[in-house]
Amino acid sequence: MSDLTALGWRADRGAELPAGCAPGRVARVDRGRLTVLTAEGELRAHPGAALHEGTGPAVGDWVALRGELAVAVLPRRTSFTRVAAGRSSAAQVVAANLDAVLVVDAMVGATRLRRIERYLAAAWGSGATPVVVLTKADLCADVPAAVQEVAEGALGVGVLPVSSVTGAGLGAVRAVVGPGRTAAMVGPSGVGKSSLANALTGRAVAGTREIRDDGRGRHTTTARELHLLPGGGVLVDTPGLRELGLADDEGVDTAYADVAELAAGCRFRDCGHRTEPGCAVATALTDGRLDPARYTAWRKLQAEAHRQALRADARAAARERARVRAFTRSLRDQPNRPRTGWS
Ligand SMILES: Nc1nc2c(ncn2[C@@H]2O[C@H](COP(=O)(O)OP(=O)(O)OP(=O)(O)O)[C@@H](O)[C@H]2O)c(=O)[nH]1
Ligand SMILES: [Zn+2]
Repeated sequence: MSDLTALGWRADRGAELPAGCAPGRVARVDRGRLTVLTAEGELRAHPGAALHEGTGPAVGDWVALRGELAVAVLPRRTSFTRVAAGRSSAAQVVAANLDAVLVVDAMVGATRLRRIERYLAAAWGSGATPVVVLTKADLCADVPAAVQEVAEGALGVGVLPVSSVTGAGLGAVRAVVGPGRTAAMVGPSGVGKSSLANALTGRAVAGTREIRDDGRGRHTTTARELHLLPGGGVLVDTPGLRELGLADDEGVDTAYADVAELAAGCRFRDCGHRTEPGCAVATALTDGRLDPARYTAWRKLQAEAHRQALRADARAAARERARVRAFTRSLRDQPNRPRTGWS
């Protein structure tokens, strides 16, 4: 038995649920099957035909269940998208209905600011509130300095130091993932996401992987990607949130609000911030108000997001051409088509 509220269900969702259906939260999607958490516990559901439209169900989605059939995906409040691997480079929803995105990085190793900024840009684009979590605090000699350094680049975002080894700082993270709330961890491999998940749940939910050998090499699998915390919150950890390309430019200017604001003050709207007269960005770089490395990082992410947007447009145009072709063909192939004068 799991309480729906603990899974993040809110009463106002009731109106979105088709009659005779029960709600379930998607904990895992694999090969056309869904692992769903419901008031009655966990079940394996089949996606109905309607779920094959659009991007399909994602971890964190609420689905309407009729027995073991998922007949609809309820509207997403927020969604974290990334660029899928492979040639199509289509945007893919990795996690849905998040309240917070925990951008996880470790307090050890090389400076991690640029990496954190990329994750923040993606996190702002999701519609959920980003929070930076700096792990391995027990290995850091000067925690306040490390927090301060990151806080300067993470505008408007809380920065929480934690140690999964000593337990220091876990309370503040628990508060972010509080009862009825859902937070996803994003961040590169090795920064301590699995250890954090285990520390927060008080169990070995992550990292303890079942290794299977199906002749095509070894795979590690986890049973689900959505973990219930003892306090009632939901923690999401999906493989798709580990490496990440920006799906769109929505979050870039929020993550770099300082630079975006400067750029808005340039004399020309299409200022390239190089040699243009009246360039506010160039002025800020010259008089030291803007860190050149931060500026360069902003340009790079903007260019990446822009390329991605152009690709998405090209795909949309190709889909539209195919749709029109199929439509004209269907008209032509109809023996008793009405004479409309233009066909
Ligand atoms: N000292 C210390 N070590 C930590 C802490 N958190 C994680 N580690 C260690 O860092 C290593 C990586 O931790 P993981 O939790 O596996 O990292 P991850 O982000 O889940 O990595 P992937 O599973 O590869 O994505 C492990 O050896 C952990 O024991 C911490 O708070 N303090
Ligand atoms: Zn400019």
